[in-house]
Amino acid sequence: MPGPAVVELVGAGFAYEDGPAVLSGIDFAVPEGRSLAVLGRNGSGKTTLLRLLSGGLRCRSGRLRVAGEDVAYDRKGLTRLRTTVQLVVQDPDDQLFAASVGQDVSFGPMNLGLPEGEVRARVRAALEALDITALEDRPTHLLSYGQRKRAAIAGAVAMRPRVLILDEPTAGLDPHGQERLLAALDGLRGSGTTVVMATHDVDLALRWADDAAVLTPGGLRAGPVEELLGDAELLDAARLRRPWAMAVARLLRARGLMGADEPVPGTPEELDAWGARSARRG
Ligand SMILES: Nc1ncnc2c1ncn2[C@@H]1O[C@H](COP(=O)(O)OP(=O)(O)OP(=O)(O)O)[C@@H](O)[C@H]1O
Repeated sequence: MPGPAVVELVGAGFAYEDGPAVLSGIDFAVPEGRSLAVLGRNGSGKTTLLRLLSGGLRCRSGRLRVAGEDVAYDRKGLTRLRTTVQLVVQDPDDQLFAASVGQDVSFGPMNLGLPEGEVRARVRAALEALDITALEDRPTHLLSYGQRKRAAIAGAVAMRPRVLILDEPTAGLDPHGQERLLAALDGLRGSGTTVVMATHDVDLALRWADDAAVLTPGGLRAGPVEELLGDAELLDAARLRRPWAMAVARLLRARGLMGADEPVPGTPEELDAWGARSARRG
């Protein structure tokens, strides 16, 4: 069962300048300790939603709440929000600006006025979490794209947020880079961080997330990832395709080869394990 919401939009609406409404009447709660995939086609409002959740954009209507309290968009309120929620934007070059990785990752904690020893400890832990300790002294402009992505995430992790929000973190990564990043995110989740990821990759969402939030032209629906990604009507409305694993499971179930209550294998390894189990059952 999902826990209480750490951060929550209540009846939230937003439009850019004089443009049309991008989001309206959105109720969206991020439960503590879960992994959540925000899904929607290009232009559906994923980035806008993440910016509203992290306070970078302000709701035109409705409210943003953190731990049950309305967020005040003044200096104190925004500082409190930043220590609870951290957003990593899609393009790492919009986030990295210091000369070296270590300097960049230390920027946030230093800005909080933390003692030097605490800043150093946080930087070390964040670099370890993202498996980039060896890059600490490397100039940021000499990093590969995948390394820049992980350095940008380390900067957010060093703020020790309760909720880490990532906009398309796997975009542009090769399969190995993607696996390394997902392993790092699993580690953060294991240590209690709530992780929210925007993606249009339904296969990734199914294997990685506990919960999903799907943006459709009519609004947003949130719930357990298997339930939402198994809902053909919702996927059609969102113009998303069914995950491959769901399609395979549906076929196997229709042929009586997989029980209705067996979890859908989300990775090749899980499929192999299911195959071995069902072979043993005969
Ligand atoms: N700064 C901006 N000014 C005006 N309109 C914007 C701005 N940023 C986004 N939009 C518009 O808001 C809508 C939602 O955009 P948003 O970036 O939130 O979608 P998205 O789901 O993240 O898209 P993608 O998957 O392509 O990254 C789009 O119609 C987009 O053109």
